[in-house]
Amino acid sequence: MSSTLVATAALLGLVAHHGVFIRGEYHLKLRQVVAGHAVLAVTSYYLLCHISQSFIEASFALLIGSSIYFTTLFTSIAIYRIFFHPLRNFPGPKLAGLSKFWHVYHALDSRNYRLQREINKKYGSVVRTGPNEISIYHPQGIELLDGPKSTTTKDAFYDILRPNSSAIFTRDEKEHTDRRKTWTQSLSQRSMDEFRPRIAKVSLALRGAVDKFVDEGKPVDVNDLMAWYSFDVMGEVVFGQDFGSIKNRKTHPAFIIQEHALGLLGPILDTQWIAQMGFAFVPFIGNVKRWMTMVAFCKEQMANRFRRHEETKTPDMAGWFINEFKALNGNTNEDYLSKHFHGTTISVVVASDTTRSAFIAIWWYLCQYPEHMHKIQEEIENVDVMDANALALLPHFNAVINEVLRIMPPAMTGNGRMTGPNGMTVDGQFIPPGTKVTAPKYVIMRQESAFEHADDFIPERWTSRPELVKDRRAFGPFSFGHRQCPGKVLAYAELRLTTALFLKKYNVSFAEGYDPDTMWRDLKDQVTAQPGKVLCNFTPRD
Ligand code: HEM
Repeated sequence: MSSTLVATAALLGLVAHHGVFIRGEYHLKLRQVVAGHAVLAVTSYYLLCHISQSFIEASFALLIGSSIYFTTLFTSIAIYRIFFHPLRNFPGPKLAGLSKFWHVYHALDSRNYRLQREINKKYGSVVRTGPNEISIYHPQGIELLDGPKSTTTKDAFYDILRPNSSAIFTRDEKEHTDRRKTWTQSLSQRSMDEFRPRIAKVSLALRGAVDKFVDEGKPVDVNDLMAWYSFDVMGEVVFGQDFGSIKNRKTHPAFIIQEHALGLLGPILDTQWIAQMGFAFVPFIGNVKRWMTMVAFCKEQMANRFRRHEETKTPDMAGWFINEFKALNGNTNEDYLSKHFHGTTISVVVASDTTRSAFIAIWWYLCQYPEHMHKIQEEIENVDVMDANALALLPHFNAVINEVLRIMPPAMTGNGRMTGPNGMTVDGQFIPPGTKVTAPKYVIMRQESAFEHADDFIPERWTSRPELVKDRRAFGPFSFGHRQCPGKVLAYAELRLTTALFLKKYNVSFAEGYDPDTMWRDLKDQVTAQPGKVLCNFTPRD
């Protein structure tokens, strides 16, 4: 019996690898995979009971058989990945090619941006960072993945909202193109004309909150301040609703939950199946639970907005999606509602965090290099800061914002893609079809081959010193092409208006005793950048 058992178990292990797991994706079928193995175990045990002398012998045989099955399965996978995989000849950490656990382990501290940079320095511009994953650190990388000529599709990460989805989280390119129209309209120039005065109202309220800190003689925790702002702007623009963070001078509980929920993704941003394991099997613990709570909060907001749709007069983004939904006569089933509307809300709520991270970095750089603050103050001296067009034309101001977005992009890594049927060539190297590819923005935007003194903050590279930009294609904080951030105009409007409004009235400096390294030391990469604490003093200008 023993040799038959060993041979059968080993054969099953090989069949599972070569017949099943090597083909396609399984991150959304984890329950089925576990159930399939459970059925296999029960059936085997039943058969073993028939041919064994006792239950103990059958149980022992099952244990041995399972061990052989899993050992064969994993050995077969390992041998394939090391010796036969189409990516086997790419440079990269050997263990990364063997298992994605290598990456997860090294990104446990949510510093994937730092890890990616080290990998780039050690292995070059096209590196194998996972069994079926190539990371591209070439200046052309972001454009290759998302630019007009790209034939890539989105990778497994975009299944994160399943069973919910949205126009932007769908991996179906046609659906993405069709459904992105509503997004573009909801953030169009006309919509922006509606939103701007309302954003200004939030910005003014924020400055009022800072006035109070100044009156009380207290330093300002910029991370909290910008959390209030970005969440309230998101409420205003998306749901036409005041979430009251600024009014209450208190971070909204949903924002805090969101921060923790995103913390879940720091180490596993590029390893979707681990997140899906959490959702499938332990939705009640820690950050997995918080993720579920965040999703529930977003759904609730959308449902509330849906109920008050008829009496809502002020336009907001949700209104566009509800109108789209209502125009779908006959196609308004639960599944559709969930797919396109709940997922949409979640995307926007998360998107609001990007602006927050950009703001925190802007304040940090203005404190660190006050000469740029003074230069901006000179530029805005005779400008109406409520005039968005005028602000958009100020050269040094916009150069500072762009330099911040380059050196600390709010979307630092992630945004993975799959190569199309013809693969892709980068830096003379062919990447085969069906390969996961990433182009980490943090690393690409710090390439010396694209930006001279890439690690230095030099806003003049965007104005009077263009020779410091050697390859403009590397600047893609909002990505490119049909996947470019549709919130770009809104984000710039917020960044310009609020920064200008504050610098008109205040000088900003680091609070006494604050260690400026804190922001960088504690910076985390969790879908969006999460900078460490920044404490500032706002001092009224003479
Ligand atoms: C400084 C602020 C921001 C930065 C740097 C930024 C950056 C990005 C990047 C890099 C992407 C591509 C992500 C991917 O491929 O998965 C993206 C997509 C997106 N962003 Fe932003 N974003 C910002 C603000 C916003 C805001 C304020 C909104 C909305 C209110 C927004 C809405 C979106 C949406 C809907 C997408 C998905 C586009 C698509 O897949 O078609 N973003 N953003």
